[in-house]
Amino acid sequence: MSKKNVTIITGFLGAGKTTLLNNILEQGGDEKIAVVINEYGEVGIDGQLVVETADTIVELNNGCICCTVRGDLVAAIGELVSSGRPIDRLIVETSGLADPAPVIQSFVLDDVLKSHVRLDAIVTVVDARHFRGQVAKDEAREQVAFADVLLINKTDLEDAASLDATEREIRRLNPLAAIHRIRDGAASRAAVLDIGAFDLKNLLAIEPDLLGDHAHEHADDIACVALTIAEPLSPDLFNRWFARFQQARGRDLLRMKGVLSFEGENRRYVFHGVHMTADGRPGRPWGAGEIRVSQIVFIGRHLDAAEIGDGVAACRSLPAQAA
Ligand SMILES: Nc1nc2c(ncn2[C@@H]2O[C@H](COP(=O)(O)OP(=O)(O)OP(=O)(O)O)[C@@H](O)[C@H]2O)c(=O)[nH]1
Repeated sequence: MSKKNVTIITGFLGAGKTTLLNNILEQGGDEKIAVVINEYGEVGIDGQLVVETADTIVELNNGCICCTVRGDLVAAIGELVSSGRPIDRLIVETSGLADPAPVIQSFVLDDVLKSHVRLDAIVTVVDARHFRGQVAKDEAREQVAFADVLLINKTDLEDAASLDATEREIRRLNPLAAIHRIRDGAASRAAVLDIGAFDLKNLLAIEPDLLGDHAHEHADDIACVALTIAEPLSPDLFNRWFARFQQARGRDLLRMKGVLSFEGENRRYVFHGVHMTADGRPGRPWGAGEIRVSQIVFIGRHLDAAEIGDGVAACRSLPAQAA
């Protein structure tokens, strides 16, 4: 049985991993691609945002694949490849806070994974706007250091001098990887798939301890607040609350994302934010009989779960307000 190629997409919170993944899936033609998505918060948002061309989507939430759900990653891939399902390749999207080393380690050390899949490349998405502010974080540096391919995304948000400075910074951390500048995750398949770039020898030169015992500690000042709200939200109330909240807390907010059920709206509303940048747009329609709930995740420092919970709860479109 031939081994399936696995591509790991990593990159810091909000860099554009899911946007890249969707681009690759849309260029996929008839290929059967299985996707494993890991998110930090216990509410999975990305699974709803991945285009429907993925053959199989496995979501690993409630922890990071580099530590708490690492066993789940091995089990999920083992199950995918032994299920008899026709799968041509696998793509793993890590959480934005993942340390790539333990994830790579699973592919190198686990017997089942080793016999069924071949790690093709680590593709790291870099946020052109925020990377130089993120580089103090161990995870952001390691994601760049371990990359075989580095994609500087969001090039529309920065000028040439700033992009050059970011490129110099990532080149310092990783002298070998191919670097491409992209916008909206639009990398060609040839730049990221089947490049046979994964080279354990190079990685061992960067991190000799790669195959050693790894217990990854996430910076403990970063926390996640995940909310699920059953009642529809008022778009006006939510937008006003969110603008105030972001204004007040933007510096501490690393990432927000949500799939919202707005009053009177037949489509999901998808919103994203990284620090002070945010955008939102209508997404897929709700299916007939589908339970409409809003799910929102906030990741940042010093987050007050009660403040956020109360703030969002006050945006519910309750019957008295809906009139
Ligand atoms: N301006 C601009 N925005 C972008 C670009 N690429 C992605 N975005 C936006 O950035 C936000 C985050 O993109 P995602 O693809 O969800 O990022 P991610 O890395 O998967 O996020 P996490 O999984 O939460 O870490 C979304 O609002 C995207 O629409 C780009 O090239 N330019």
